[in-house]
Amino acid sequence: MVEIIVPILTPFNEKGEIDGEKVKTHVENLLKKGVDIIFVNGTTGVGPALSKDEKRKMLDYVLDVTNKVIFQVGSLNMKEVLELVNYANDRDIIAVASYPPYYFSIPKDFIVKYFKEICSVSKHPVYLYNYPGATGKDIDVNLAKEIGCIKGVKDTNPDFAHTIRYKELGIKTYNGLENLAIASLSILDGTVVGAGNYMPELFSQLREYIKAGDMRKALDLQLKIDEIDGTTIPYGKISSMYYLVKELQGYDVGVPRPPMYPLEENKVKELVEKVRKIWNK
Ligand SMILES: O=C(O)C(=O)C[C@H](O)[C@H](O)CO
Repeated sequence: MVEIIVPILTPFNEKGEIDGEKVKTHVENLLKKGVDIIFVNGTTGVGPALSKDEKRKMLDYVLDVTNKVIFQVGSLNMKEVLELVNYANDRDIIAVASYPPYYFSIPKDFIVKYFKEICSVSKHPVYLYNYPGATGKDIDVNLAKEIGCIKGVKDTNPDFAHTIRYKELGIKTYNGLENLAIASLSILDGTVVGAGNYMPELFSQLREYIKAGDMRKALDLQLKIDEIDGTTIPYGKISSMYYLVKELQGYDVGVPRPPMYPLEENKVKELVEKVRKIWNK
């Protein structure tokens, strides 16, 4: 079956520490609502802003509930990357994943070396997290072929034709954009959606409509998802999710951690009212 993957948000308390119980409650609910795999330390989980220790903690909190986990290990510190890969080697997960070294301008053969080094240490399959918009690097199908050991890819990319081409490698292929969920669930191995943190049931329902061949209903639901997802942008997508989980899923997932700042009360009220209006349509 095509998979719904949620890059889980990271629940912080007021002191900026990860709240493990809130992680577990959130994972339990997501699985109940039809989510298949939890992507740990992704963009929505503010992976690049987590310490090595926090990345490990997030993995263990999620593993307390499920082993349907893809563990993102990317970092600009190679020693840390390999320590995280080794940490995962002793645990039962689906795969490790990594975005490429970002910020710095580096030649392609450095990117090949980076992933080959991860593959040489990992006992689990290694997935590519390709997010050109955030990392400034595009590891397309040709470069993935050159790396040679990539067993799956999450391509957060508005260019769906770019994503489809990874299927030439016969690997698990997902697109990471909410507004392409209908295409990802119809053609790829599944979808990776940050908005699945606060509206997992809409993505499960979308998959059901597609499975039933009811594409009119699927399209209408995709447009509703787009409208809700788009509403969060001016407030900060990631920060918004903490309040929308509470509003739409009914439990507390803590607060965002700066520089993903918490929202002012009036902004939360405004956001929730706007989303509720679309949700109740
Ligand atoms: O948060 C992540 O790691 C994702 O892959 C999700 C996408 O990048 C995010 O939903 C894009 O809006």
